[in-house]
Amino acid sequence: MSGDRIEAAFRGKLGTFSLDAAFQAPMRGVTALFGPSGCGKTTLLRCIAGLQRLEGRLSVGGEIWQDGGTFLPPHRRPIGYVFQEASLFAHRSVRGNLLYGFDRAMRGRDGPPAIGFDEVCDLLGLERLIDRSPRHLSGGERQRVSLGRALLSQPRLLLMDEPLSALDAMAKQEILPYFERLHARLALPILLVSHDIAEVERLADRLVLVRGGRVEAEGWINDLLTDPRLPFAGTRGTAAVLSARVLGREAGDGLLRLDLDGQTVLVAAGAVAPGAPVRLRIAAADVSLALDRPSRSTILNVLHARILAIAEAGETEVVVGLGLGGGGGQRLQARITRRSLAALELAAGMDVFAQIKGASLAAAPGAPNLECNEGHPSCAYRPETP
Ligand SMILES: Nc1ncnc2c1ncn2[C@@H]1O[C@H](COP(=O)(O)OP(=O)(O)OP(=O)(O)O)[C@@H](O)[C@H]1O
Repeated sequence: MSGDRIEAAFRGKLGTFSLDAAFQAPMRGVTALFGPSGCGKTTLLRCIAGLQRLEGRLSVGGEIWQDGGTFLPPHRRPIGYVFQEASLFAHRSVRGNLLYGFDRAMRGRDGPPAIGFDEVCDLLGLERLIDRSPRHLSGGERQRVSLGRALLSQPRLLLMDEPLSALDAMAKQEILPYFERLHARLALPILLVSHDIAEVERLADRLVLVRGGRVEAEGWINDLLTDPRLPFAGTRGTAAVLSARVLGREAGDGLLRLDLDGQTVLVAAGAVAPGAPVRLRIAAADVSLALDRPSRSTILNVLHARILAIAEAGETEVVVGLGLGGGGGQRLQARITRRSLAALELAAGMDVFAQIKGASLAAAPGAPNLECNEGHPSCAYRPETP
């Protein structure tokens, strides 16, 4: 059924660049279009916004925005667009900027907005800034206002083109939690263009890997980051991103106890409510393997897993792809030496114990895995159905 997803396919030439790309995305959560500079990510986003007209087809939640006989002009597409640089009206206050999109969207509309002014201010921490001029805001603050303005235009789809790339590292760290909250609280599909894998690990549920104007792979982030056929697995900092749920806090030392596909993981983390979904990041270099469950070790987290694949990673190392439990669970990776591989005679299909030296929460609580279903009390956004 196409009502529950975005289906996009575009083909054409821009100068010497040729694009022939098709992908799908669910109608909620963050789908990242990821790939190197010049691969066509922005062009894809512009085609979706109707700003670039190439041959193709686009349907959003069952509504046709483009096909052989239809091409909705940009102003008829209910989208919010957040660019690299916030383009705010300098002569209006933050409130004026926010209300600009809101008033236009509410004109001729019956009933309450899908997302209200106060909700947006609360979500993005804008109350404090409301009477200020955009001229006196930091880069991160400007980007929050520009995101707020996009949301208040009542979009059915939010497009974000490298929204963090113009910010320095500190401003990025400051703004990321807002993006994560957004992602957790809104039942709104977000297409995020990025070439920063750390950003993708924190924010994306799904990944569309773009290369040379083509879609090389698409799927859930856990599957793609750990797929040995894709370029992530071979890279030095390769990591898996997994969805877990908070069970509670250890009485003695305050470590957070998580459920990860039926196995328990302990991490050091701030306040998170029991039951909350969280996203774990585990770097392949922080995972070692044993044939027996280790005892008398300082490593707290040991997970039962099955070897699914073994990929080359340079002259001395390999990356071992693992499926949690009997192999059917979420994916993990271990970067180990060829010497250890040989010594333990490791091969696909074997059951092993993965010792996790470092696991950290990759995102603010509640951010990951499309857990924010209809009826969830924290779903602030209720888009209309067509
Ligand atoms: N209007 C145009 N005319 C000619 N070439 C174009 C046009 N627009 C884009 N291109 C080319 O198409 C290619 C893809 O550009 P695009 O901006 O989509 O890449 P990108 O993946 O978003 O890159 P970056 O991450 O650097 O922003 C580039 O080689 C670009 O120079």
